[in-house]
Amino acid sequence: MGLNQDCMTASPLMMHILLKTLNNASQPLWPQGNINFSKTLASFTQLALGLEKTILRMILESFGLEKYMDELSDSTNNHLRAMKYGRPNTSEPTLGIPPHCDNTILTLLSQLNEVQGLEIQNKNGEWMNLIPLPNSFVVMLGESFSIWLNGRLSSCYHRVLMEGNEARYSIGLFARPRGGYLVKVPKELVDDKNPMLFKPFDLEEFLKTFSPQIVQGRGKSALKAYCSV
Ligand SMILES: O=C(O)CCC(=O)C(=O)O
Ligand SMILES: [Fe+2]
Repeated sequence: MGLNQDCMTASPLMMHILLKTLNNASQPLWPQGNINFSKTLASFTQLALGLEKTILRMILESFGLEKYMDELSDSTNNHLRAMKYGRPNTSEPTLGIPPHCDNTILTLLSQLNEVQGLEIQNKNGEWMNLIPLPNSFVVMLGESFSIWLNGRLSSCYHRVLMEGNEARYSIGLFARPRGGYLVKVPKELVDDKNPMLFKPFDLEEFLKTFSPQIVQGRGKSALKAYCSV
């Protein structure tokens, strides 16, 4: 399955409207007013949801597991968040978000302005600055999906590091398994050579047990530590 151009890119006008409104937001963004912003955000969300589904399907197909597509996407909650990282008051680099793996199935990120900051750790432990293409999404595999895949793909360890004194804006679409759904490694990914690495888990139960502070403090793999066999 291929990705077409419409699916891959959010239009420059769309990004411009989102950025302009977020940048000037001195009043509540909705429900009243800002119709243009609300409509643009709704279109942006539809675009991102479509892309997320396409990528989920592509990953499942690459493992011959497309029969799980409906189950997985029907048991996912999507949550859109707009983020502003303030201007650091120092010439030293400042952490905007500490290193973590998202507990999602997939995360789609779109940086709205030119201010870089997203960094990804590679297998050698080096932090790599990510410079996104304009009007495009960064797609990251989350811990819930890495666990569902019995560790076949790794989740993306990342952070936001701010330099310079300009604010950074980004929007994220976070697809998480919904509460009550048991994330369970499919039997096709388990055999003599590949034992099951993780017990089934309910993300909501995990989040009740571990406060965000504890999760942050547990380094790369709080969720994996929670459900590893
Ligand atoms: O703003 C970004 O680019 C990254 C945000 C992020 O990692 C998160 O909210 O989990
Ligand atoms: Fe993240």
